[in-house]
Amino acid sequence: MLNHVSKSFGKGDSQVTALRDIRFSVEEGEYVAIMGESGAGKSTLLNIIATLETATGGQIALNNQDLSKLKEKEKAAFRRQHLGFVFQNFNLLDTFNNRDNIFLPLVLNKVSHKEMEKRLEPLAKELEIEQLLDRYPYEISGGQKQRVAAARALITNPDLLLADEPTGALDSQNTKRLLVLFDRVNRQGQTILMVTHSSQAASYANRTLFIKDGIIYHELYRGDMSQKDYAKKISDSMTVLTAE
Ligand SMILES: Nc1ncnc2c1ncn2[C@@H]1O[C@H](COP(=O)(O)OP(=O)(O)OP(=O)(O)O)[C@@H](O)[C@H]1O
Repeated sequence: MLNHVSKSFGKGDSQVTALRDIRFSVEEGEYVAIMGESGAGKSTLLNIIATLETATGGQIALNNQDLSKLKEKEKAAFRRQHLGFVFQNFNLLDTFNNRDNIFLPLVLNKVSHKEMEKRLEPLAKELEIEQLLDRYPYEISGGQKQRVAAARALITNPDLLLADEPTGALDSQNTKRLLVLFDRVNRQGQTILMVTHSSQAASYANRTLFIKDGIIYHELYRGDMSQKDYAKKISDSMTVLTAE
């Protein structure tokens, strides 16, 4: 839940206001996409929810916990325990094999090795990465890397999966595959908030928020629209948004 959230960078004449008076809630089990032109404030918004940046004003709460009140150390623990991240550039560590990359958040949460293996098995099957676990990130393709990154994000059973342009570096086939995967985990109850430039990606979500100049300018629910119609509506809204 975000209430009147604002964010400025810098001071005086060089001050940039990235977000102003942002208000919205994501319900448990929802899949929400955030769209907007470059510089609109999408990544800033995601980073604030991720506790990686601090808002200049307003309140942000996850599960009724006020994130702005957390100290630095508590923020790191909060991220590990409640959030999963998928980034455009995968952010896998080349010095660890894929299995250990996926286990990393659990190691930090001091989960037993047996429990890690138990959680990995169904996830690796679902993501079709079973054959890749002993390889290193530099030995696999971009699409495979993103599926490993998704496993790393999901293995902690996060309350919220945050994805920043997760398909930005993928070809159309791997994009589709990742979106189908996100759709499936959402149907299984995973809450997702995804920043994207792609109407096709956003059309998988239940709701799309459009950001312009740091404010939520428009919102579209999918309802019972077909995915194709919804993608068209999102793309039309983006055209209007960029023209105004
Ligand atoms: N650390 C920072 N210091 C100063 N200004 C910043 C900083 N981070 C972002 N901004 C500014 O805040 C505004 C919003 O940036 P943000 O990265 O959130 O946009 P975005 O919508 O994610 O863009 P893109 O789609 O290009 O990634 C921009 O004007 C940007 O220049």
